[in-house]
Amino acid sequence: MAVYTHLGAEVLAGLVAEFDVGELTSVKGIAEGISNSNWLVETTGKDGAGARFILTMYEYRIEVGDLPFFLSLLDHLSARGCPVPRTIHDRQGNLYRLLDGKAVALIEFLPGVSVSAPTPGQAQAVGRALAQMQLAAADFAGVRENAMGRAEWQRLAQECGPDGLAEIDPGFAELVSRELPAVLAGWPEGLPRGTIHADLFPDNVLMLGAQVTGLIDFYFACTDLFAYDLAVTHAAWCFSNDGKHFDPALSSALIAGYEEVRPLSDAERSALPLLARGAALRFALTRAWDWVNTPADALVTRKDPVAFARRLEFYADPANATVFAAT
Ligand SMILES: Nc1ncnc2c1ncn2[C@@H]1O[C@H](COP(=O)(O)OP(=O)(O)OP(=O)(O)O)[C@@H](O)[C@H]1O
Ligand SMILES: N[C@@H](CCO)C(=O)O
Repeated sequence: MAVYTHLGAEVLAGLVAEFDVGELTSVKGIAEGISNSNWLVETTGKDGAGARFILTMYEYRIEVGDLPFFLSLLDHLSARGCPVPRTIHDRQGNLYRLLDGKAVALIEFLPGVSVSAPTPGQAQAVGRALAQMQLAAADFAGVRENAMGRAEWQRLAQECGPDGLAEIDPGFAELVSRELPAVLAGWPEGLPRGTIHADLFPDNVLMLGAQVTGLIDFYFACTDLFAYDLAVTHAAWCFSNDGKHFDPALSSALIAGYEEVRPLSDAERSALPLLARGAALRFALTRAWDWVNTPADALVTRKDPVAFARRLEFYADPANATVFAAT
């Protein structure tokens, strides 16, 4: 359940009045998501025809100083035709406001649903949308270091400690102690970089059939390798949830969709097996940290770290590097 803060009707109506979006007509808390509180807000709309928005209150993990990067990136991408929600600016032009000391933003509502069992056609559309987003951000002026990058993986692994990892799964500590130094040592230099989403999981994509109608949740977006973004998306889309089964048809479709828009260089393609190991490590470690540091009965549902340890094992097997080979 992701509504951590109760906002009374009067407070919400007062907040909505700060934006030129008509009057508040209804509000519903949104259960999905773990980092922020989200509400579906309906108003009369500027023209009286009704309008829908997502109201987000930033609760965890997001630095207010990063909000101008995230929220102006939404505006930039939306203005370039990407299916990305634009930020509704308040009457003074602000991208976000403070409410009881917490930052809140109003964002355009986009139609569509998140798929849980993607088809190859959907994976292909996601590959295309990812590459389109990366290219559309080429003239975005914002720069943000990847706060969930390699230095953070080391810190997370240290904080969980071998015992914490072994408690999650007996082989986990050994896997991390083998893979983390190998991935760090082999990390490629000089590949093309720019603004990336860095967290394009199925729950961050809205779809209607095989059409991508929304790319959302840009709160890990940063400046990093384009091919790493594809590797993250590959790890997120091409396996069963528990990481036990790899789906080659989803993999080929995702990469083909991406390359329809932005062909990979030879250097990027050769780096993908290692970047995918990095992507799997990133999510195995952030999930492990959450697992160790979140009480089992907390409001937030912990995500399974082992599902990404399994993906890491898959990518670490040299025989599987062929999934990234040119066809
Ligand atoms: N612009 C939007 N249009 C329509 N629905 C949206 C939009 N933004 C968010 N949602 C809905 O709100 C839910 C939660 O949003 P979001 O994923 O941004 O939350 P979160 O707490 O940051 O999530 P998490 O940290 O788990 O990835 C989404 O699953 C989606 O159903
Ligand atoms: N998409 C991530 C959560 C945000 O980092 C996961 O599934 O672990």
